[in-house]
Amino acid sequence: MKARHETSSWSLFWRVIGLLWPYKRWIALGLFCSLAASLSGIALLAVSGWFLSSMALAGVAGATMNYFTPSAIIRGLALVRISGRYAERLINHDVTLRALAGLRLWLYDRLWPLSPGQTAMLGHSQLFSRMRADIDRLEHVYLAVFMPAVMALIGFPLILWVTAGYLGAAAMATGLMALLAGVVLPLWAQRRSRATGEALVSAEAGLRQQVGDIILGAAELELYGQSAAAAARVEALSRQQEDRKARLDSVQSAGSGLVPWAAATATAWTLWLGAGALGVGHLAGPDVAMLCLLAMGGFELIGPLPEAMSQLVASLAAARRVFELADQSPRIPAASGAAPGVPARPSIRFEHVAMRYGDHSPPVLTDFDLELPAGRRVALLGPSGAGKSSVLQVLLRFEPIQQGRIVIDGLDLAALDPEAWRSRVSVVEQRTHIFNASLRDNLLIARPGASEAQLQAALDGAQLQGFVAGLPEGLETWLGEGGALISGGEGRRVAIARALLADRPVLLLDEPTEGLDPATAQSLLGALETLTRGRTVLLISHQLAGLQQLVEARYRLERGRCVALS
Ligand SMILES: Nc1ncnc2c1ncn2[C@@H]1O[C@H](COP(=O)(O)OP(=O)(O)OP(=O)(O)O)[C@@H](O)[C@H]1O
Repeated sequence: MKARHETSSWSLFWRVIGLLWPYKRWIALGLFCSLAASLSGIALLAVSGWFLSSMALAGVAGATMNYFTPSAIIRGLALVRISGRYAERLINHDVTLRALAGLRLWLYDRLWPLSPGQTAMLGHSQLFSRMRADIDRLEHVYLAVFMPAVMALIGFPLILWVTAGYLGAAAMATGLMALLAGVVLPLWAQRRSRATGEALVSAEAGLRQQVGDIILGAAELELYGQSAAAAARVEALSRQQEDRKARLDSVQSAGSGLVPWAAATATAWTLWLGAGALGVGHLAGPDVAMLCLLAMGGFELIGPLPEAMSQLVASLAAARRVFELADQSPRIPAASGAAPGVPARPSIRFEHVAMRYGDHSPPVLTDFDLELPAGRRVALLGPSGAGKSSVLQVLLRFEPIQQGRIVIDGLDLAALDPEAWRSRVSVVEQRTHIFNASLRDNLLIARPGASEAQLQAALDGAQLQGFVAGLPEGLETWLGEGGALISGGEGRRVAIARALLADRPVLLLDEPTEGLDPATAQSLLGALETLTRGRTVLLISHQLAGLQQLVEARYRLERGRCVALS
């Protein structure tokens, strides 16, 4: 079980790295600059140590030495270190920002083909949290894990190689301490922090979801006197999060705190071994100083590894959540190959359609037959939960059917491209989304290039002219989040105006007057009459009350079947 978890963590890690592959050239350049900056810094320390002790010894002995070459090397190394660090910051941050933007687009591309039902199962704040916070966390896989690990893997063996050229035992001692600080300690830190890191990421998402939900339902909570209880729940969750973070920090600091100790031990060990080699004339004094500083400086490459390991845990937990979302397969696959064109004025026929939402859910439609001739207006009635909205879902190809077929002018709907089909259909629902934008922008989503005359005609048809005339800024008036600044009836008219603008041959009306008072519902009839004229219309509702004149045929949905009403 443990081994499987390990394997899946590695495959997650490589999958994230794989997503960064398009930026490989920049990553290689960033890596080169980082290595150049770090190695020149370490070399600067070692050469300076060698130079200073050589100068001191030469001074004591009254000898002369060539100090031009070492000081030129020191100046060169300092220059490489400064410019390398600058270039490294610039490149790595640029790559990270580009990669994060690319990852968001990649995830969006995968979410796009999912049906609204699939994404609704997750909830908006979950989706938002995965899109934003989890993707942000993936930056650590590159900056805090991949980079330090590769730098240590390339840079440290180089240091050991140079050390071994002078004194093999010192290279062994330094390597041993690096193994302890760079591998054993990080693995220990990873083991200690895995459960906490994973819990932290999923609890953070849960907290965001709770807060989002509470903000949306603030009015209800206040009404039922539950605001204080909700705030207390959030506070308890935040405190839990703080505890987890503190636990993670203590493991991290235990891991990182031991790196200086390992560096000091490696330096002291090298000094002791070097002193022995000096005693037998195997090494010169300045070489011993250089090797000690080389050992000490080399741990600059080992230092970030314990932190990298604990970052890896949280980052992989975030990656798991992102891939879980990205790997969902659409319930309705896109059309393969060349799909036949969608007829301009289609008729629709449901033939023995059976549908359920999941293998273990009860059937919603069983042997459902319904004929919608082109240009005819039909009502489908039924009590709440009968499956009326599900008929629209399968007709829009947001949900698959398990048996039967839906025929569009002789063509099986399953063979048509879902997007091409949807571009022929308008939907007016009781809960049409009004964007937090101006009235004009809210209308233009139905036809982005609409002319002023087309907009005015749609407003006329939806009987919105009087309302717009009374608005302080006319079409430019802001409608607020979810249409907070307009009434339910006005929102419904905006939906009708959108459908008029889109001017599509098929129209689906989902309880267009539900929730409105009888006078407002009655006043919408004229607009609906204009909208439905000449189109193939399916109206679903609990009851027709007041809408009889809109339709030419009526059916009832009973136990998943369609029954004609006289
Ligand atoms: N996304 C979904 N996943 C699982 N079950 C669902 C889903 N949507 C609807 N259902 C179930 O399918 C059945 C039919 O629901 P549907 O919304 O189609 O009924 P309806 O007649 O439109 O009801 P209402 O008039 O109240 O909107 C219900 O039992 C409902 O719980």
